[in-house]
Amino acid sequence: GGSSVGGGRSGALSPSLVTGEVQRIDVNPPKGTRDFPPEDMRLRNWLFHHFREVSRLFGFEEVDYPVLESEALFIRKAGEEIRDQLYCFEDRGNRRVALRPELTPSLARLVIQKGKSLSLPLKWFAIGQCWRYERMTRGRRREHYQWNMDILGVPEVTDISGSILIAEAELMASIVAFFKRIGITESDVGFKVSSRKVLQEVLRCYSVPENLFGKVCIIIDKMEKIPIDEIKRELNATGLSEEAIEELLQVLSIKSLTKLEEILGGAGEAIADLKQLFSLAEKFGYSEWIQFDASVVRGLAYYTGIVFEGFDRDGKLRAICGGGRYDRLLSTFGGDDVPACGFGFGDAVVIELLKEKGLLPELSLEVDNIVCALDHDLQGVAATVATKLRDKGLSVDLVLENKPLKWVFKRAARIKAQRLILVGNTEWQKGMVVVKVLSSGEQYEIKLDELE
Ligand SMILES: OCc1cccc(Br)n1
Repeated sequence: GGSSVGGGRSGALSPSLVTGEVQRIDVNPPKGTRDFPPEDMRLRNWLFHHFREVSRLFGFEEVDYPVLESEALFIRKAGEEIRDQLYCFEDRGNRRVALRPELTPSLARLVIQKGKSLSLPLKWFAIGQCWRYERMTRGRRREHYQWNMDILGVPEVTDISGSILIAEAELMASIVAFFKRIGITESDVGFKVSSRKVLQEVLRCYSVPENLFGKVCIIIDKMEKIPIDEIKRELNATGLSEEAIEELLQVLSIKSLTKLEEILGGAGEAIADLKQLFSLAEKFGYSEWIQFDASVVRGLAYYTGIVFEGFDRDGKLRAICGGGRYDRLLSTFGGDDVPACGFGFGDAVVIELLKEKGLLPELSLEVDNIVCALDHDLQGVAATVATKLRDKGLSVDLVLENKPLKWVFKRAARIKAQRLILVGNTEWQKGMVVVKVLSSGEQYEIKLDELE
C-alpha cells in the first residue's frame, strides 16, 4: 500500500517548475553516521531492551549525560587512540567542546558534582551515543551506541585471602546474562581477563616511574594491531630498558595463572586478585566463559586493576565489549577518589556476531487492528472506533483516505494486522461494525461497545 514517494501529488508546483532547477540535497547521513529506518530501529530497540532488562535484573539505575562535553574531560596525555580521534570543536562561545567518545568521564563528572549527596555504592547504567572523528581513510563509523554499567564505592577490599573482586565479578555476570538472553553461549564468546597490576609489578622490578604506567599500557594495547618492532620502539621511547621490554613482552604472553605465579611469585596482589576473581566466577557459574590472558590491557589509560574484554572465539571480530577497575579517575578530575569499575558494550560488533551466528531476531511491525470507513461520511465513526480500541490498549492503524478494499487488504497484510474493522452504512444503522479476523478469515458483526 502507500503511494510511491516523491511525485504524483496533484496541485503543488514543484520548485523546479517555478524557480528553475533545484539541486537535490545529499540525502545520505553525514560520513560515518547511520540512519535508523524502521527495520533497523526495531533491531536497535530489541538490543537496547535486553541491555535495559539485564540492568534492571542487576539492580542498576539508568542515567544519561549530554552528548556534548567540555573537551577537557577527555584530554589525557597517555597517547590513547580515543584522544587522537576526539570529535572536538570550538563553539560559538569560543569554548572547547567535544562529542563524547565514551561515557565514563561524564559519570565521573556527575559523581563529583553530586558529591556527598550520593549514597555509595552506586550502580548506574547508561546507553549513549559516542563519537570519534576518524579520517575516513578506513571508512569506519564515527558514532556508535554504548551500554555502560558502573559500580562505584566498592573497593577492592583486601582481606587475608586477597582482594574481594565481587564488583568486577558482578559486572561480568551481567554481560554473561545479556549474552544468554540473546542466544550467545560460551562456545561463541569468552572473556580474556587480566589485571594491570601484572604490568605494575613487572615495571616496579625495573623501577619504572608510576607516571609512565598509563602510556606503557596504551602502547601494549596496540599489540596485534601494529608490528612488534613498532611496539618495542614505542616502549623504548618511553625510557624502558631493553631488558625491561623483553621481560614485559615475555610476561604478557602468559595465558595461565600458574605460569604467571612462577614468574611473578605468589606474593603480589595481581595473582591474589585474579585467583579471587576466578573463584567468584565459579560461584556465579560462568567459569567456562573466562580465561586468564596477560596480554589484555585495554586501550583506556585510567584502568588500575582487573581488566577484561569479550571476544568471539572464531577470532573474526573486534572486541565485543570491555571494562575494568578505575580507582583513580575521579581524583584526576580533582574529586575525591571513589573506587570504581565498569564496562562499555558497543551496539555494532554484537550485531555482526549475531549475523555470523544466524541469531538475528525476526522483528516486524505488528498492529492489532486496521480500521476502515467504507464510505467517506463514516470517516468520523471510524475515528471513534479507533479511539475506543486504543483506549483499551489495542493498536490501530486507521485508514486515513478513501481507499478501495483491495488496497486495505494489501496494507493489512503488510502491517500484519490481526483484525480488519470495517465501518459500513448498513451495519452502522444498527450501531454495529464488521470484524474480520485476518488469520482465520472469520467474520462477524458486533456492537461498538462490545468491541474489544
Ligand atoms: O570504541 C571506540 C569508538 C568510540 C566512539 C565512536 C566509535 Br564508532 N568507536
